[in-house]
Amino acid sequence: MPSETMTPPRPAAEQGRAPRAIHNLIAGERVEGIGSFAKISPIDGTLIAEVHEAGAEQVDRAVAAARAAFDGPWGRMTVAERARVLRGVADAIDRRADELVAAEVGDTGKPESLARDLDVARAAANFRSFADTVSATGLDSFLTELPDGRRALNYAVRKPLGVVAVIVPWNLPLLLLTWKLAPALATGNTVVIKPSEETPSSATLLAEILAEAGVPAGVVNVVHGFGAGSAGEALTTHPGIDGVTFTGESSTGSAIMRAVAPRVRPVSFELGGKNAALVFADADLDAAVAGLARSTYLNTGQVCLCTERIYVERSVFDDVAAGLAEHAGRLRLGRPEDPATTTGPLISQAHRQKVQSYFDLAVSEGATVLAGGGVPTLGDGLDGGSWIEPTLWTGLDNSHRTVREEVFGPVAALIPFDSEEEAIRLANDTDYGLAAVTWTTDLTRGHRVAQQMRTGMSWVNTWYLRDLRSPFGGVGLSGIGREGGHHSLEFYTEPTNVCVQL
Ligand SMILES: NC(=O)c1ccc[n+]([C@@H]2O[C@H](COP(=O)([O-])OP(=O)(O)OC[C@H]3O[C@@H](n4cnc5c(N)ncnc54)[C@H](O)[C@@H]3O)[C@@H](O)[C@H]2O)c1
Ligand SMILES: O=C/C=C/C=C(\O)C(=O)O
Repeated sequence: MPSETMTPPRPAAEQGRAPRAIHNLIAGERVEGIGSFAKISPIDGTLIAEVHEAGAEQVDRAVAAARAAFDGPWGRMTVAERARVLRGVADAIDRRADELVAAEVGDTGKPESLARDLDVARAAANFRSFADTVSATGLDSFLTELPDGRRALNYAVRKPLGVVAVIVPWNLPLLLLTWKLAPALATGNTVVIKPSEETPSSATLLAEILAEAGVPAGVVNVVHGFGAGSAGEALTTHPGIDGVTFTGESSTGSAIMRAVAPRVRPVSFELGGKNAALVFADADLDAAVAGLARSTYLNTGQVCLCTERIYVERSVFDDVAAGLAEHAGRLRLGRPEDPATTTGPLISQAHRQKVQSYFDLAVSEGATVLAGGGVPTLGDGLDGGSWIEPTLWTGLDNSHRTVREEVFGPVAALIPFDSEEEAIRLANDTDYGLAAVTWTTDLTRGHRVAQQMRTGMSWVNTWYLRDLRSPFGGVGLSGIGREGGHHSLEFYTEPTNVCVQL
C-alpha cells in the first residue's frame, strides 16, 4: 500500500468516473474476495480499479475447480483437440486485441503501440507457437537390442503435471502469462493464475476470452492478491498444486522454493537480471547505439532482458556515450495514446521510489550522470503518475552496488574495457545470468564472445530477437529451467518410460 511519502491516489469522484471492480474468476464464475485493494494508474495517479483480493478460501476453491476440470473432459482431450482450442484462443485474442491493449495500457501506462506490437501480438503468437509445438513433438522411443540377444521397445509417454500455479509479474503481463498458459494448456494441465497486484486487468479479460474460445470452466482460474501472506503464498503452499511456474524477482523465487519444498513440487523460474552489453571498436557504432538505446530503455527499462551494464572498448567509449546520451534525451515521455510517446511511466510510485534510490546511490558511488537522473515535470495532469527520466551513468565499475544490483528502470552504467578477455570477465562478473548482447562486425569474435557469456541467452548485433522454439531462461539468480518450444513441454509434463520385451 502507498506510504505516507507518496502522492495519495486521486479519489474517483474527482476523476469523474467510478473505479472498475475486478473479481476473481473461479470455475467460470466471478467471485468476490476477502477484501479489495486499489489499482492506481501509473499515468496520473488516479484510482482506476478496486480489485477483489482472494483469501485462502478462494484459492482453495480455485485449486478444487482446476482439479475437477483436470479430472473432466479437458484431461481426456486429444493433442489435436487441444491444439485446435489453442488456435481458437489466438484468433479470439486477435479479435479482441483493442480491449487487451486498453487493459494493458490502463494498468501499466506503456505506449499503446508497444502494448499492441509486443504484449498483445505475442499473446496470440504464444498460443499459435505451442499449438504447433505440441502437435509436432513426438515421443522418445528406442528399439533396444541387448548383447544376450534380448530385444525390447522403450518409449516414453508424457502426461500433464495436473494443476499448475502460474504466478506472473507486472512488466509484460499478458505476454508472460500466455508464455506460460499456452504450453500448460497445450499439454493438458489446468491452472490457477495469480497475476501481479499491479496488473490485474489483462489476465481477467483473457479468462473471459478463453471461455469464449471454448476452454471449459475451471480449466483456467484467476485469483488476485499479493504474494507473502496473500493469494500468492496461499497458492504455492496449497497441497493441491502439482507444480509452480513463476516469473518475477529472484528473492521471490527463493521464497517460492521454500514454499514448495515440503512437497517437493517442480518449479520453473524466470527471475531477475543484470544484463551486460559489450561494444567492440569494430562495431557498427550507429547500429550499436540504436540497439543499446532499445535494450536499455524499452518499456521504461522494465524488461528482464534490459541492458543495465554497457562495457565499451575504450577507443570508442566517448562516441558511444555521447550517442546514447543523445538517444536518452530524445525519448518522449507522455500519454499512451499519443503516437509521439516513446516511453511510459514506471509501474508504481513504490517502484519509482526504488529506482530513485538507485539514482541517489549511483551519485553517492561517484557516478557522472550523462542523461536524466531525476523526476520530470510533465504537466498535462501527469505529475501524479510514476514518471522518471531515462538515465545514463559513467564513472562506475563492477565494485559498485548500482552495477551489481538489478534496478529494473530506464538506466545503464557505461564502463570502458581494453581487451576482449577483460570484457568477458567484466560481463560474467555477476550473480545473475539471463541475457547478454555483443556488438562487433567480426562475427568470428561475435560467436566466440557470445558463447562465453555465462547467461541463458546471448545476442550478437541485435537484442530481443525471438524464436519461440529456442530455450529462454537464465542461470544463477536469473532462474531455473527454460521456456520455449519443447523446453516448455518438458516442464508441464512428466514422462513414463514403458519397456516392452519383444
Ligand atoms: N526472467 C524473466 O523472464 C523475467 C520476466 C519479467 C520480469 N522478471 C523479473 O521480475 C521482477 C519484476 O516483477 P515483479 O516486481 O512483479 O516481481 P515480484 O517477484 O515482486 O512479483 C512477481 C509475482 O509474484 C507474486 N509474489 C510475490 N511474492 C510472492 C510469494 N512470496 N509467494 C507467491 N507469489 C509471490 C507477486 O504478487 C507477483 O504476482 C524483476 O526482478 C524482473 O527482472 C523476470
Ligand atoms: O521481462 C522479461 C521478458 C521476458 C520475455 C519473454 O519471456 C519472451 O519474450 O518470451
